[in-house]
Amino acid sequence: MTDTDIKKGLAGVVVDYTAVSKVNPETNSLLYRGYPVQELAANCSFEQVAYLLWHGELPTDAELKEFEEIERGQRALDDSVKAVVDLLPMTAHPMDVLRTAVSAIGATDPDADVATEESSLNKAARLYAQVPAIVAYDQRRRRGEDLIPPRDDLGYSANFLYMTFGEVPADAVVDAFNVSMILYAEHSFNASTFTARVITSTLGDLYSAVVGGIGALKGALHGGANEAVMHTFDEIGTADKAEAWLEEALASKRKIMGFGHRVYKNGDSRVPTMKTALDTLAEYYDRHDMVELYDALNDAMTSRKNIKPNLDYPSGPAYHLMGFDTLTFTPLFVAARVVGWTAHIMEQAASNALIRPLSEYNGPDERHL
Ligand SMILES: CC(=O)SCCNC(=O)CCNC(=O)[C@H](O)C(C)(C)COP(=O)(O)OP(=O)(O)OC[C@H]1O[C@@H](n2cnc3c(N)ncnc32)[C@H](O)[C@@H]1OP(=O)(O)O
Ligand SMILES: O=C([O-])CC(=O)C(=O)O
Repeated sequence: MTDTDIKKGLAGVVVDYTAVSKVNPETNSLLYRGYPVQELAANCSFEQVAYLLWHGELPTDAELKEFEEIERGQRALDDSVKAVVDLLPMTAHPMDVLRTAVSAIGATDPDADVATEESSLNKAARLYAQVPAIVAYDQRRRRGEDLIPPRDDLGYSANFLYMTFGEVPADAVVDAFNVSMILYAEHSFNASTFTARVITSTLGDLYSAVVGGIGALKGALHGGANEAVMHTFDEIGTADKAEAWLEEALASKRKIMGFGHRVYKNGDSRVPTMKTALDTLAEYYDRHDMVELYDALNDAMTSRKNIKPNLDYPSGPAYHLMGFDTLTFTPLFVAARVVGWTAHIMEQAASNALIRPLSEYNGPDERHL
């Protein structure tokens, strides 16, 4: 075996089929169950997209109504989960809090190890409904604020923002949030989804697979990049300093967070849609400086390295403008991606093979004591 036979990071390796989504770097497109994500973002609620990813088809009006009722009926933070969150120190990263809270949900579910399709869908729906409550409450407690119970007269996105900030923001903000949830919901065999599939392949339970997914998403090379983008913006300060900042960062061999992608080499299919949402937010909040900084760093990165932004680049500043704390950005990604993870967990379980690749040994030759 030669070095070229070994695909570091499984780069370019196709490991299985999936019918959940198609990422096509050649056409720069992303399809969820066949539908272009841009069309879904322009026309659908996150609830419709969640239904689509789990069931393979968009819901009829009656199916959507029933589906919304399931989410609305479970969106209040469970007392036992709140008690677990309250035990955790404020120094814990919100991703660690969320990971622990999801683990607690699994530990309190008597059916945690039941893997029928119906039971998996119920668990997926429970997580989809509960994660916003955990994320909203964790940000509030860090600010010294009390929990806000959900409102069942609001859709998913409006209620998420209401539970976080105590008021329903303007439609422009709710719409931008909805778009971000749809764009973040699913992306084929990315690292966190693959982690969830590996755990499922051992017949591990759905909650364990989601907890594993959260752990993988936290890293700065994956979901943690949306948080890191905001740290970069804070470090740079204003648009006029972007070019010089980039020169210095590249000279010190730093990775520029929010740029580059394992699959898309000519730009991330989701960025234009999220950038439009960011522009709308900047207009609404009168924060054109944010877009100026975004453009300045993007232009500098294009001319210096020709590396394009990924979805985390516009999402970070968009969540900042909406009022989220920087540490809450990656948990927002979880709220969306839990739908994609669970769709893949169910797909993996339905056609399972233990995931167990090989390695080429390069340690010492056999030796004896
Ligand atoms: C929603 C998401 O999860 S999208 C990903 C979010 N992650 C980030 O934004 C983190 C920053 N980006 C990166 O680290 C990378 O682009 C990754 C991890 C996303 C993809 O990496 P890979 O496919 O493994 O590409 P790799 O890291 O080998 O990059 C190829 C070359 O481009 C360079 N490069 C890639 N991305 C960046 C970047 N963001 N900043 C600086 N250089 C970069 C690499 O240094 C490498 O250069 P070299 O050939 O001179 O060594
Ligand atoms: O596909 C990837 O490798 C990372 C990504 O963009 C995502 O998970 O949304």
